[in-house]
Amino acid sequence: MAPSATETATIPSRPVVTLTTNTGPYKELAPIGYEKEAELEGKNGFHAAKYKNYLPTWGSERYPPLEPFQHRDHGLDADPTYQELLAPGVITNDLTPTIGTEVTGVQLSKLSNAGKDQLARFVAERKVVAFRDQDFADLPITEAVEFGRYFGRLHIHPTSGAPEGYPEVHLVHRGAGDKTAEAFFETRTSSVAWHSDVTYELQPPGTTFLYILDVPETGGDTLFANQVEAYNRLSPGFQERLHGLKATHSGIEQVEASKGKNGAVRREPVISEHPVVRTHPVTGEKALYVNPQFTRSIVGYKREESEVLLKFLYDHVAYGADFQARVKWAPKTVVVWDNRVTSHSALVDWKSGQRRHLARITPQAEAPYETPFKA
Ligand SMILES: O=C(O)CCC(=O)C(=O)O
Ligand SMILES: [Fe+2]
Repeated sequence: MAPSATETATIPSRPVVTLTTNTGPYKELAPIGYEKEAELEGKNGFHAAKYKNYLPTWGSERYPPLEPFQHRDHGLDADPTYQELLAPGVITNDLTPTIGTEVTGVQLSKLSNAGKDQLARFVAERKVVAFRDQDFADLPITEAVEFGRYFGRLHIHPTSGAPEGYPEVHLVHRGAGDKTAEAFFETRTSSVAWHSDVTYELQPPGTTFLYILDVPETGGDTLFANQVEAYNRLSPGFQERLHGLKATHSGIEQVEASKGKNGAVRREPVISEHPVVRTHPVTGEKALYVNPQFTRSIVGYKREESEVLLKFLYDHVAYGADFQARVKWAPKTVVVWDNRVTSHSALVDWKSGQRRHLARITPQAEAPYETPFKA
């Protein structure tokens, strides 16, 4: 599994600020916490977190099972000409034909509700959108959380770190000087770990927000794959074979990995069954909905049948560089993706020891469903 503090099943779930160098000031940070960061600023090239309010904590709160809720996607109410989101002066730059757009000139935090509806729809169409020059990270965390809540009930992650008092914010943090990637690459060839987020939930996320707090000078990009295009590339016969199939998605391994590291377990893990192909409620597009992090088996198939089919689908997405986009982070970037129709992977490719720190706000959406098959 990837060595990053993402939500993959076996990632370290304790603060990676427990730095592993044996000399220098980094060691002093482990495992006391973050209060020494300011003191160490500038020593041995150490840079304290730019957004200390977003450093990860692992409280001991426990939450009951998630209850089903009604989700009506705001993209359904959107003006399809994007009068507010893409007002005159806003610049868009498509990263690839089918997935990914970079946008400058609109301030997400200032959008009216109508603008937010347009955002939901635009992201569903473009699959992932990088908004530059945003003030999101500088807002009080409460305001960022309230912004996200418009799009759906906010997911509280079962295991990941969160800013103190904001369990709805999922943090990705690789501390300055962190060396755990070196150990990872002793036994693994690549950090790529394709997944859609928390697909084991009965109602997994839809419009999802990830924003950068500290970023290495080069590296630590995020890969995205268009799962609609991945579906469309399949032959009608194969698409028809997938129609009606369901797969199990498990949150158990993620929780077990967290327990193994003395990490947080906020909620008992669940296993859900979802259609292998899901329909997007706004665009009507069909997307492949399996991923190697959380999908376990095809319901009703024998083990070998299930494994061979899932391996084909995972490889198909992973090899599909012609329906993938790579997002480069820059300070003040907010990336928004539609988790129903994309998968993504963090990349751990930088060797500079620079901190990488991001926050995710994760509105849940409808339970996945599939509409009738049409050749
Ligand atoms: O760190 C990244 O680039 C992505 C992490 C991730 O998978 C997530 O936040 O859902
Ligand atoms: Fe993720």
